[in-house]
Amino acid sequence: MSNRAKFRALPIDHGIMGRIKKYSLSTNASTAGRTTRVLRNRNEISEVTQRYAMYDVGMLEVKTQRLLGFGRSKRTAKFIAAAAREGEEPPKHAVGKGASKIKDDVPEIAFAGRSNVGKSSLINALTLSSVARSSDVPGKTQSLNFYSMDERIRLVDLPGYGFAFAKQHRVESWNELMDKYLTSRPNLKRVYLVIDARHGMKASDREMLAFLSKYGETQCGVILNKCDYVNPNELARRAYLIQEELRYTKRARTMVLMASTSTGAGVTEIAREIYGMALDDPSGEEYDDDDDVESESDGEYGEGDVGDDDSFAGSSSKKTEFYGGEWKPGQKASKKYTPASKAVPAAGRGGRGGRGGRGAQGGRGGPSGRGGRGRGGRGRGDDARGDEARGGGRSGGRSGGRGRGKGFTQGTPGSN
Ligand SMILES: Nc1nc2c(ncn2[C@@H]2O[C@H](COP(=O)(O)OP(=O)(O)OP(=O)(O)O)[C@@H](O)[C@H]2O)c(=O)[nH]1
Ligand SMILES: [Mg+2]
Repeated sequence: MSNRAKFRALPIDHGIMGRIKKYSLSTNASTAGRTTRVLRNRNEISEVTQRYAMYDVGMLEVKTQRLLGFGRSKRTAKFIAAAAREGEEPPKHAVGKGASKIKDDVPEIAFAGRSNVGKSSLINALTLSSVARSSDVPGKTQSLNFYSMDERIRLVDLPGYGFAFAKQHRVESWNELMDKYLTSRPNLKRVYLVIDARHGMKASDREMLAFLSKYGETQCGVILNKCDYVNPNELARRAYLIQEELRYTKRARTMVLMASTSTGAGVTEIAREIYGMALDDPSGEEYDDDDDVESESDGEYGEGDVGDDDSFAGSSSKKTEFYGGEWKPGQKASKKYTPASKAVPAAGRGGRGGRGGRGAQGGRGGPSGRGGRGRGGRGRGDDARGDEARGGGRSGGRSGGRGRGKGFTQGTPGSN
């Protein structure tokens, strides 16, 4: 039986399918566009639905709406720090004006995942702003970028792994910092692993999950993004597969969240979960659920401070080379890591395949998701086809305590 046939033989989980329908997760871009036009014609369009047709403000609690800045002239999200090496994270980063306002007990929520899966776009959707820079060129985010919501919660955008157009020394430096951050940041409350719904979990994602469950001290969750590209049945099966894997992963939440930052579907569900972890309003303001905080006409997207991750960017600049910038834990020894001699080697696991089907909604076909290949066992992948082929080797390498040689294997963007 082919991998595709095996995938199609998976059961459809009713709970998952219920959520796909409830939040219109598989709505594709053209259907979302039609919805926007209908809302506009009916004069029911708002600033939010203009950008995210399927975003459901009504699902948010009043205090979350306030936290987001509804009813204010400006969105709340603010870029506060870009850390590319140790010591640059807040609050140490914050010197000078306003530094005293930066506290280190503010809960932080980090977004990790392969390059180009939509981590920065998700932060923009969650904050209803344009604070994070996103791009269709992999490797846009090149530092740990901290976005603060009134210093009651911070969202942290991490550089992607898998492949990146970035300089090697920068990739090394951010990988090292990311390892440290993910394992020893006291106020890190949750890490979300963002995965492209077309491709599902890849070897490098499994590796990251294994790393987080072994060395991390915080809960992690999985978000399937770009659901607008995938038809409901395929999405349900993909979420089911991941859910079953998460059952056996320490510190992982089993429920797989799903979203599309293109249509806004599912974002409100994630926002509810995340902003439920925010500190209380220091003004101690009581919220009246009848308050009309939905009048949002005065706010404008793009007003927020923009992260300066562009300062290293230039993914298109001549000087920037392509590196298979995969995330490699513990490039430099950290006291949090198990020494190689004590670690137990584990067999690596390969990726899972799957080809995208036709979109069920709006009659549009979903683009093909490429099947992943994996290889168990230890050692480095021996070709330059990027992450999938190297997955098994890297899993083994990690658990065995960085048994691999130094240096980055180059990959090609096409291998994603
Ligand atoms: N159709 C669709 N496109 C999306 C979605 N989310 C993100 N994108 C697009 O995917 C591309 C990558 O998005 P980013 O947010 O920059 O991805 P990233 O994970 O931050 O990438 P790195 O910074 O390289 O790690 C952009 O062109 C986005 O517009 C989605 O839900 N649906
Ligand atoms: Mg990014």
